[in-house]
Order: sequence, then C-alpha cells, then structure tokens
Amino acid sequence: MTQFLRIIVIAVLLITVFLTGSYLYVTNKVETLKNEKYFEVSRDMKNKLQSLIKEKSEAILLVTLALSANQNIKDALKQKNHSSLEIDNLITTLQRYSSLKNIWIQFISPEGRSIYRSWSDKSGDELSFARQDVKQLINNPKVISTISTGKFDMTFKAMVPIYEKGKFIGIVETIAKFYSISEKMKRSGNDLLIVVDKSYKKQLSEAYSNTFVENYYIVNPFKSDKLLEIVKSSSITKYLDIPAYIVDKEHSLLITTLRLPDLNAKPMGYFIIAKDLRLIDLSDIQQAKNSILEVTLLIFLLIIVFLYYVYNVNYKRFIEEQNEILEQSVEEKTKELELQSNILRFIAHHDHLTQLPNKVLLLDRIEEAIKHYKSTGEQLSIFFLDLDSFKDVNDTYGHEVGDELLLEITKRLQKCIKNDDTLARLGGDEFAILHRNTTHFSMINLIESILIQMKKPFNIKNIEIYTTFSIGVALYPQDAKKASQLLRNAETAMYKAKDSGKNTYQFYEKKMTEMALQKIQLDADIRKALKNREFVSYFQPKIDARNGKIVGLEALIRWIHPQKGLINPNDFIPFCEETGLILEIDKYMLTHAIKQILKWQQKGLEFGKVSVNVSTKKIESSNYIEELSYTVESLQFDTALLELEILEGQIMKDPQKSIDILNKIQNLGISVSIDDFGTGYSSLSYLKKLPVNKIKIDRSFIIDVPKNKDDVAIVKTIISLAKNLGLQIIAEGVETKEQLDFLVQEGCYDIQGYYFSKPLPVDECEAFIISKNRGV
Ligand SMILES: Nc1nc2c(ncn2[C@@H]2O[C@H](COP(=O)(O)O[C@H]3[C@@H](O)[C@H](n4cnc5c(=O)[nH]c(N)nc54)O[C@@H]3COP(=O)(O)O)[C@@H](O)[C@H]2O)c(=O)[nH]1
Repeated sequence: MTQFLRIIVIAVLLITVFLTGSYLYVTNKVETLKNEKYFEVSRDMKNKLQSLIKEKSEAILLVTLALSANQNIKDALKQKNHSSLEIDNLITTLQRYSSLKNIWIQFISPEGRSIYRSWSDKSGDELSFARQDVKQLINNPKVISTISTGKFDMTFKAMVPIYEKGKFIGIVETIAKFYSISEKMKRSGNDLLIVVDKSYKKQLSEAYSNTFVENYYIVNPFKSDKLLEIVKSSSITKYLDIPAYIVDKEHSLLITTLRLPDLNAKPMGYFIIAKDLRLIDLSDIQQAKNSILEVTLLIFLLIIVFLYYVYNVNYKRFIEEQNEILEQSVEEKTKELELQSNILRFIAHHDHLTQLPNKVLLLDRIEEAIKHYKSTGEQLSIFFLDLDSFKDVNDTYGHEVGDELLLEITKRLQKCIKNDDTLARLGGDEFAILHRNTTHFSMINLIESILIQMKKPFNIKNIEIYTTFSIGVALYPQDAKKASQLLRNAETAMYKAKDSGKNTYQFYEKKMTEMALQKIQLDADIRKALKNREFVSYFQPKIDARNGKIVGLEALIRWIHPQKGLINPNDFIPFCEETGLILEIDKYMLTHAIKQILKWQQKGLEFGKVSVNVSTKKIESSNYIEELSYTVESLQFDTALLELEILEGQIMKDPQKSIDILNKIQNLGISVSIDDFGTGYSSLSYLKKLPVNKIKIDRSFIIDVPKNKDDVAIVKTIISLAKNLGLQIIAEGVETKEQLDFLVQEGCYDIQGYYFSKPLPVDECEAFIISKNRGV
C-alpha cells in the first residue's frame, strides 16, 4: 500500500510541476511574442510617420525645385517685383498637379527681404534677422528641406536658392501644412501628438493653439484628445525618448516616440505616436499559444500515459507482492488449520488417556488391511483384549491407579506388536490389536507374548498389581467380511475366553483354537524332542542305474516320538520353517548325519557323497558359513563327501544373494545340489551363473513319465540343460522300471527313488550299502 501511495504522490507532484511549468512557459512565451509584436508595431508606427514625413518633404522640395527653375519667378526675383507673375494660377496649378493641397510660397531677395508671400500681402520685410534659415541660406546658398515650427503651426519647408548665370538672385520657399500627416496617421490607426519644447523658440510660449503640457507646446491641430489627456495625467517626460514603446494597458494603447529634429538636427520636440492595442493583430500569437498548448497537452498526455504505464507496472508488482503475502498468509493459515485439523482428527481418532488409536481409527485400519488383503492375499486377524479384574483395581485403589495401570499395560502391549500392527484402546479395560500379515505362528506368538507380558506384576504408586487378559481372536477372511463384524466376532471370542476361565484366549472358530493349541503343543514338543534327541537320520541311497552301485546317500530327518512313534518330516518341517525352529533342526541333522557317515567310513563302507537338506532360512542366517565350517572341521569330515540340497524356489527368491552364499559353501569344498528342480522357475540367465554342481529333477515330473508327453518333454529339457551347463543330473521319486528306462535312455543315470530303496533307518541302510558294496 505504501508503494501504491508513493506512486500516486509522485504522479500528482509531476503533474503539478508540469502544469505550473507549462503555465509559466506559455505565459512567458506569449509575453515575449507580444513584446516582439509591440516592438514590431511600434517600429512600423515610427516608420510610417517617417515615411510620410519624408514623402511630404520630398514632394515639397520637388515643387520648390520646380519653382526655382521657373523663368518668370527668376525674373520676378531679379526685378524684386512679383506683379508680373500670375501667382494665384501658379498655386492652383501646384495644388492641382501635386499631392499638396495646402501650400504656400514665398520669394526672398538675396538680401533676405520678402518679395512675395502667398499667405499675406505683406512684403519687403527683413527676414534674415528673424529667421535663422534665411540667414543661413544667404550665407551658404544651398537647398534646405526641413520641418519648422512657429507659434501658429508646424510646417514642412523647402528653400531653394535661385541662380541666374551663376549669380545668386534669390530664394524660393515653399511651405506645407502638417495636417495631412496627422490625418494619414489617423487613418492608419495611429494617434499623433506633436510636442515641441517651449524653450526651443521663444515665440512658442505664446502659441496660437494655447495647448501646453508642462514645458511642451502641443503643436498638431488634429490631435487625439484621449492621448493628450493620457499624457497630461502623468508626467510628459515618461512619453518622450521612449526607447521602444510603452504599453498602457489601462487605456489599451501602444505608445512610442519619434524625435523631431530642426534644421540643424537639434532636437526640437517629439512625435508621440499611439495605437489602440485592439487594432494590433495578435492572431499569430494566439496561434502560437494554441500550438504551444497543443504540444503541452500532448506532452501532458504522454506523461499521463507514462505514469499510467509506470503505475501499471508498479501496480502489477504491488499486486504480485500482495499475492505473495496473501499466498504466504493462506499457506500459514492452511498449515495452522491443518495442524488444528490434525489435532482434531487425532482427538477424534485417539483415546485421550493412552493416546492409542480408538475404535473409529481401528475400524479404518481394519478396512484398509482388508483392501490390502484383496490385492496381496495378506491375511489379518483381530485380537480383542479385556482385562480380567480391572473393576476390582478401580474399586480398591481408585481411578487414578486404574488409569496408571492402563498406561503401563499399554506400554507392555506395545512391546508385543509388530510395526505394522495397530494397538487400540476401545474404552474402559478393552484393547484391540489389528495384526497384519497373519500366520498361525505369528498369532500364537502374539498371544504368548501378551500372556507372558501380563504374567509380571505392575507396580503402580508402590502397589503391586496382578492382572490378566481374556483374548478373543477373529481372522479375515475366514470369520467375517466386514471390519465391524470382524471386531464383534473377536469380542464374542473374548467372552468365550472369559467363560473358559479368563487369562486365556479363544478363536472365533473353535477349530482354530484347537489348531492354535496344537501348534503351541507342537512347538513345545519339537523343542523337547531336540533336547531329548528324538530326531534321527534316515538315509535314502542314490544309485547309478548303469551298474547298480551306490553313488550317494540323502540324509532325511525322522522324528521318533515317544508316544506317537515315527513322524514324517512333512508333519513338522513346514511348522519348523514357519517358527524358525528349522535353524536348530538343520544344525542338529547335519551333525547327526555326519557322525553316522563317519561311523560307516570307519567300517570301510563306500557310498559316495552324503547329501543333507538345508532350508533357506538356515543358509541366510548370519553365521551359517562359520557354523558349517566349524561343524565339518570339528568332526574332521572330508567336505568332498558332503553335498547340500537347497530348494530351487528358495535359491531363486534372491539369486544374487544365493550366488554369494553358494560360492562360500563351494569354497569350503562342499558340493551344492538344486533340489526339486523344475518347480522354482529358475531364471536361465541366473542358472548359468549359479555356483552349483548338480540338479535334482523334481518327483512331480517323474511320476507320469514316460506316459505324459509334457513331463517327458520337461524331463528331457532339464537333462539336456544340465548337460549343456556341465552340471550333474539326478532324478528323484523313481518308482517304476518304465521311469528308470526312460531316464537312462535320456542320459540321466543317477537315480533316487523307491524303485531302488525307500529312505532307510541306519541299520537297514548299512545292510543295503554292504550288499551293494558286495555287488549284490
Ligand atoms: N530342512 C530339512 N528338510 C528335510 C530334512 N529331511 C527331510 N526334509 C524334507 O522333508 C520333506 C519330506 O521328506 P521325506 O518325507 O523324507 O521324503 C523324502 C523321500 O522319502 C521322498 N521320496 C524319495 N523317493 C521317493 C519315491 O520314489 N516315491 C515317493 N513317494 N517319495 C519318495 O522324497 C523326499 C526327499 O525329498 P528331497 O529332499 O526333495 O530330495 C522333503 O522335502 C525333504 O526335503 C532335513 O533334515 N532338513
């Protein structure tokens, strides 16, 4: 806004300065032009008067010269008698043929006596005493043309000396009135006032007109009374010797002066010339003024346009700045609102005591997890937790202790959940957990973890409090399709847990509870079995079909359960892989198998390499290579006789990582075989890079050969692939002669399968080896 005001103030100042400057300039310019005009007009006034005077002087001189050449006049002068002259006719002729209407003539003798004067009968009077000009001409006879003034009038005068045969015989003098000059000046719009200094001629003091202004005699008969009055009203000297002109605005007059010299150029008086200002044509000045005003207006408009442009540019900038400020302010406000809205949203979605998500947020998260399931198949489960004796805590110790207890319980529950799980407080003593990426084991793990956490007493304000949870679990998608229903079902399951004695859990589906119980039992049993060394190795021979010799043995785990008897690996290996117990199993089995092999070696039996199954979890465990190396070294086992079977699917989960580990295994001198080949979608580009020695064709491709053409094609391809890659090849699950013949025909000679032998317990396997060593 300051910027905006500044521009406005600058604009107003500029316009004011410009207009003032323009006004002063125009006024000054007009004044100058007027002065020039007045100077010009005043000069014209003077020129006009001068030219009229000159014109008349010349006319009179011409007439006088003409008269001086007239023989009759000469004769009259010689005779000093004019009677023979027809003077009247002469004057009439002169008036008729010249422009001079009032003209008088006089003849003067060489001695200075008047012989004849046309305006009077008087003659013979001595003039040379009274008249300076006559005296002057007698002494120096030459033409005189001058203006003269006397007490009656002011006149033009021309005097010409007349000679006859070189002798000066007299003077012809011609006199004309000044009237016509005044009239002509009047006609051209100029008032004329002829003033003569009184002191110039004594006789002027008695001037006939009797019109005086100060020391000056007003000569002209047709004077302008107005001008006379103006001159009279102030000092006359003001109007004499005006250098150029005077503008009398009061009387609207332009006044100038012209000196009136006498015969000897001595100042005699002045012509005061005046012109009505209104008669002076100032249209050219007005035109010039208009032009200046037009230019000024144009410049003014340009300034306005410029200011408008500057204003616009600045205004745009100003608007942009304001916009920026506005945007910033909106941004800040938006952030504030977002913050407030976040706070409100948080309040609306969280429990005020524990700050945990409330039921609303939990349901949102469940909906979200359901959507996720639909795109990924990742299961979820809801755990509904209700404290078993919270009412007693509140009643006994008060709500403050109850609240503290809830906060401590929250902390412990947070330790049990995964990062992507949601722990919520539904109100009172009810909590819920959204457990994502659910597996049977993860659910059991979570339940056990909660139960363990709740076993420890809580110390609230030095009061030791024991409390437990009744937990209900519902699974998506098995138990409900909608979030709210899922939560309700988990709650129902929780009440079942309450009914069954509290401090326990129930699944919404009864069989799930049983399964959970079984898994918990299985977990406990496997741990116990490892401790009690209930796991044993069975060995399945691998036979070279061409000669029936044993080329190797595969160690396969068996569980000799004290109550249930022999348990096959399919009933516990997947569970062990899920729980991580496989790490212990694989370690146990490697040692167990090697120890047995060492025993057979000591007995001198020959059976080729021994292969042991290894899960990916195992080979990916951080210290696997160290553990493997330690096991073979500590048992002093020749690594050249050991082969590890690793599932193709597990290798291909992260081929690059597998390459690193397999390289390390091979560096220990241990062979690697890809187990169940054909099921793991091996990438051919990776296959050629994999540090493996052997591939084992999966049983699923062997079952229907040679009948199933597809399987035949697959098996043929795998065999040729192995050969091309320089890998050994073995087929497993061979049960029939047809299968065997087909494989041998295709060049796969190493065979594992019931056709030759099932996996055998140690003593049976020993007997089998012995018989084969004997070539039976
Ligand atoms: N990580 C570990 N996994 C192990 C270990 N011991 C076994 N296992 C894996 O358990 C799965 C089941 O094994 P098992 O029941 O022993 O079955 C093996 C053979 O009995 C069976 N086989 C062999 N020949 C035939 C046949 O002709 N017909 C037929 N129906 N079954 C036959 O194949 C199993 C051997 O498979 P593989 O290991 O892929 O060569 C099994 O996946 C084992 O890998 C262990 O110690 N650790």
